[in-house]
Amino acid sequence: MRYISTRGKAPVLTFEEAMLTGLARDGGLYVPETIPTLTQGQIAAMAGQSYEDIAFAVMRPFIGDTFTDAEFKTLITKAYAGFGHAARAPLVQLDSNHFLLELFHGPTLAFKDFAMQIIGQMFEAALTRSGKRVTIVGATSGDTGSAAIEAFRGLDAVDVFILYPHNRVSEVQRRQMTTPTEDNVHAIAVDGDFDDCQAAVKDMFNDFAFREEVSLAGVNSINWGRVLAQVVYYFSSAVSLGAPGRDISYTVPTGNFGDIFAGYIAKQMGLPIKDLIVATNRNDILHRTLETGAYTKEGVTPTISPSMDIQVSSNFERALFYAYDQDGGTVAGQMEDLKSGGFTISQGAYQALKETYKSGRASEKETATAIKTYVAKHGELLCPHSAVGVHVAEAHQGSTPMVTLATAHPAKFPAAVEAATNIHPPLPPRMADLYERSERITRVANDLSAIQTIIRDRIN
Ligand SMILES: Cc1ncc(COP(=O)(O)O)c(C=O)c1O
Ligand SMILES: N[C@@H](CCOP(=O)(O)O)C(=O)O
Repeated sequence: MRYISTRGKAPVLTFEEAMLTGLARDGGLYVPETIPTLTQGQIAAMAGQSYEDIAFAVMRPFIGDTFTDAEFKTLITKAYAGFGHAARAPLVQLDSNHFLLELFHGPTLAFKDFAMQIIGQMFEAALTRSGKRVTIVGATSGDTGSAAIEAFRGLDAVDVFILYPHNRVSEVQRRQMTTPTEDNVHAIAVDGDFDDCQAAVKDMFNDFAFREEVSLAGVNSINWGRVLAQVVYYFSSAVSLGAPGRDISYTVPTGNFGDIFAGYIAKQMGLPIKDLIVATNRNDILHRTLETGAYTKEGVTPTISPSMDIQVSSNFERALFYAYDQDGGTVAGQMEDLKSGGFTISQGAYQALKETYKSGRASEKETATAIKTYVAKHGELLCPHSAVGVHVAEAHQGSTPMVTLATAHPAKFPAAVEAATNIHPPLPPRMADLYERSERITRVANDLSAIQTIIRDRIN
């Protein structure tokens, strides 16, 4: 299995190289040269299997000879052992045809744990074997950062720096990042928004001298391994609802487009997914793009679903790459235009995107109403991101079973949940003292060289 860049000009890599490399050297994102498919029989055989067994069956074709089967199975077992639910990703029935896929039973209570826990295992195994050290720099609107810090804290071969937008993540998210005591993890509050943090990370990858100097690696969904691990729960949920014997649709609260893109990969692998629905909050660039064919940046507006407060949606580049029939030159051109505000997708590619993705948006009021309604009607207390999802899903429901991804635990966003319902969602007992733990916060201007200086100082 070889990995190619969405911009067509970077070296072709193995899975291990792509995983440890992060951003491609031409600024693009790595994707597999071909997407492996599973037969109907292989998919049917997943019914009743453990999450770990399904993870092995889905991910194995992508990893080449990076790990032996036995090694990979061990890494998967370790990755999901700390999850607080035996099913790992349980499905809850909301009404006759609408299901909620609870992805918040991992150690940091968000869907990011599904990928970050296995990435942590794979990095550790690969770096132990090679004896190398890396510096991971990541951008977060709250959940990637806490999941990365949890997955990598205390590892000898890795330093982790997480850039988050100052005052634009929830207090629980911030504390999850600033309270771990291990000195290989560093949370850095940037005076800017998530897009500024993500741009800084990509600029560091494009600064080749810095990239070599610190052995830069990435665990945002830039990293193919992140997307890959998220493909698994599409399979586990679909087979438990009768796939491959029937179609399933998914609504996915979306920001950086990694989670929904994982659904696209599942579909390409042979899973019978009918609709893939992008659900956005009022930072609705993806919804507008799918409605108009023009990707036009506006400022980021803070919302009660802060992890989706994103305008430059990293993995949309991967979606474009497939919509343009893997024409890296055209993708590179569109990404260049994005620097000056936006781009218009050609008719053919736009049609391809419209055939693949549907979309919808929830206002702040609609989000709060969904939180209130779903606890009253269905007994399910939703986080604001998942509430965006169910609101949008309702508008797209038909005869095909609909699964909405519940991407975070409500206790990560207590203020928004309490304002909507008067219910205070408690943290699980193992985190009950989160508010008493002392924080380590470094604050920095939105300035690339200032951020690079902090990283250099801390690793030397
Ligand atoms: C809770 C939550 N929901 C949804 C999203 C959006 O996911 P993606 O960025 O993969 O589109 C995020 C951030 O990634 C998140 O943290
Ligand atoms: N919402 C994310 C933003 C980063 O997304 P990623 O999937 O590219 O890591 C977050 O919570 O940090």
